[in-house]
Amino acid sequence: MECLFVEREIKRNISVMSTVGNSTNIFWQECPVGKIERQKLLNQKGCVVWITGLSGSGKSTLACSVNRELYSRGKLSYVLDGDNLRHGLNKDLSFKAEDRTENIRRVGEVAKLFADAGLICIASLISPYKKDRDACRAMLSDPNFIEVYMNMPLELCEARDVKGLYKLARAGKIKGLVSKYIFCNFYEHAPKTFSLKFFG
Ligand SMILES: Nc1ncnc2c1ncn2[C@@H]1O[C@H](COP(=O)(O)OS(=O)(=O)O)[C@@H](OP(=O)(O)O)[C@H]1O
Ligand SMILES: Nc1ncnc2c1ncn2[C@@H]1O[C@H](COP(=O)(O)OP(=O)(O)O)[C@@H](O)[C@H]1O
Repeated sequence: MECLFVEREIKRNISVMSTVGNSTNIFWQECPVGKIERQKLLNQKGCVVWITGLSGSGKSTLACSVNRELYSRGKLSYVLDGDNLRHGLNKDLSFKAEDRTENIRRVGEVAKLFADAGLICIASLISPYKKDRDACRAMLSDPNFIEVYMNMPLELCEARDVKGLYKLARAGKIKGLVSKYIFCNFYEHAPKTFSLKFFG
């Protein structure tokens, strides 16, 4: 009896068949407990806070502060930090433009799942390219994607140089950290695009 019920539920939920990417015969599975039910359970709304900015601009610090503050208010959040994700999920990626794009795409997908789970997901990545951040925004509905730009001058980030990365970049030992293209992407779009600008 129980098996019949499960079988019927499965048939009812396998409603949409599609061809996605390189895979065929992919079905979207619906579950009876959805985002609305999870949000009710947690008494909060799932969303993504996306923090972008130069290395050393204070992204991780802000992400952790918001995380702690939300925790103290009884709200469940989770930080997806670029550095940490490159130890696992994204350890196969470099810092060339295509790999950064793939990095952001993957984190966008993960963030979307966290938001769907009902959590406040705080993503903290350099994410220098507007087109990549826009692609993440497009994965969620607009009010659920809050973009925060750490509006810090390069000189200040470089003076901090906690990890010694700017020193390595200036010595030509690492590439892409202080590229002109990255700054153009930030500064061209900074005034009009971001939900919030942070002057740390
Ligand atoms: N070009 C280059 N070479 C070597 N190391 C670098 C480079 N760019 C970034 N980093 C370090 O990687 C951390 C995570 O970067 P992200 O994944 O956020 O970068 S990106 O969004 O893909 O552009 C990043 O973390 P933060 O310093 O916290 O920003 C740096 O520690
Ligand atoms: N608002 C702030 N004022 C002063 N120092 C800060 C501020 N935010 C971060 N820092 C310091 O700047 C350094 C880099 O911060 P971090 O959060 O690691 O930057 P990012 O994640 O962008 O690389 C750290 O030493 C941190 O303590």
